[in-house]
Amino acid sequence: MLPEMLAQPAADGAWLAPAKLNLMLKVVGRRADGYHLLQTVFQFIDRCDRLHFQLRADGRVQRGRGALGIDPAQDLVVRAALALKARTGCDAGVDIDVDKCLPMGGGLGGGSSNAATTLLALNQLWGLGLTQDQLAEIGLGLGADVPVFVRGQAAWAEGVGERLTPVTMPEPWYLVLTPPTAVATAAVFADPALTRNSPPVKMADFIEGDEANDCLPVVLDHYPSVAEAFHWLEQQASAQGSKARLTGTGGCVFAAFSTAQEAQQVAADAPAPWNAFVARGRNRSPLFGPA
Ligand SMILES: C[C@@](CO)(OP(=O)(O)O)[C@H](O)COP(=O)(O)OP(=O)(O)OC[C@H]1O[C@@H](n2ccc(N)nc2=O)[C@H](O)[C@@H]1O
Ligand SMILES: Nc1ncnc2c1ncn2[C@@H]1O[C@H](COP(=O)(O)OP(=O)(O)O)[C@@H](O)[C@H]1O
Repeated sequence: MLPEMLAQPAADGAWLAPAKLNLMLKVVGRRADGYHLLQTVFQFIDRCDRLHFQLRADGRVQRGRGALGIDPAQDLVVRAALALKARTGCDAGVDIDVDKCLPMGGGLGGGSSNAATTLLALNQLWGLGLTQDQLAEIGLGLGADVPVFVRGQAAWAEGVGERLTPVTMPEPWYLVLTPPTAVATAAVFADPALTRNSPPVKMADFIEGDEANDCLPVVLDHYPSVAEAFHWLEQQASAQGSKARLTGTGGCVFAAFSTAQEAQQVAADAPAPWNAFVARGRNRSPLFGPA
């Protein structure tokens, strides 16, 4: 068991909420409540939303700046803060501003990451003294991807993403392409064509090159703009010995490169409707300070 790491604000006082990539994703079964059992590998990238917390004396939780189109009451940062208050009976308050950089509904886990950063930051700022295990459990109630962001270590994940084994992997440069379409996670998991019985694999199979994402065929079928971006990247990446992959249920697609320059070259050629960015893979979440 690795020792617990401490989340910390950046030099300018902002608390980072990084994105994740699913480097592979198998759907290996379904729970009685309809949720799907997965096997996946999570790695962070150094592309982040930035959160600001200002304590209030009146016990209220309010969101100021935030993601366009997200009602403050529904924002995962507010829900995370309220979940902490409900769990601990704490009567402290906070104003939260979210400077959004990560695309939403792209499979980069920004909402889950915002929730995890809020749990970790307020645990310290409100002096609650909860353990990482307790925060991960509260986080799981907000979203399946929250626990990995709470723990801050790249991981092999099973269950719905809550059974986590930390892993150390190469940290390549990723080119991430965001097609102009949000993918509805629920619709992908509800699709009759989704393969739900992949034979379970081991981390060793992933290391040996099994990087498949079972959601890919369904997403390519229903989202033409994701298909176009994926096929374009497939061509560009294969010319450099890399492969295109889908993160989570998409619609972001990505490819790994050994240098920033290679990734940036492909990004520079990306057609206009797609937002392309280059970020470094990280086994330790940038929220926990420099590697
Ligand atoms: C697939 C993954 C892989 O990292 O990532 P994303 O592509 O969303 O980032 C996650 O497991 C996404 O988890 P989470 O973020 O909690 O999913 P939600 O958007 O809350 O899920 C929406 C709906 O999808 C279905 N769902 C989700 C996860 C899962 N393991 N099985 C499911 O069947 C459920 O119907 C759920 O109500
Ligand atoms: N602070 C937030 N940031 C992003 N999304 C949020 C936030 N609060 C609530 N959401 C909701 O969570 C959904 C999933 O967002 P996100 O985690 O960014 O994408 P994904 O699950 O595809 O990786 C969004 O479509 C949005 O409705």
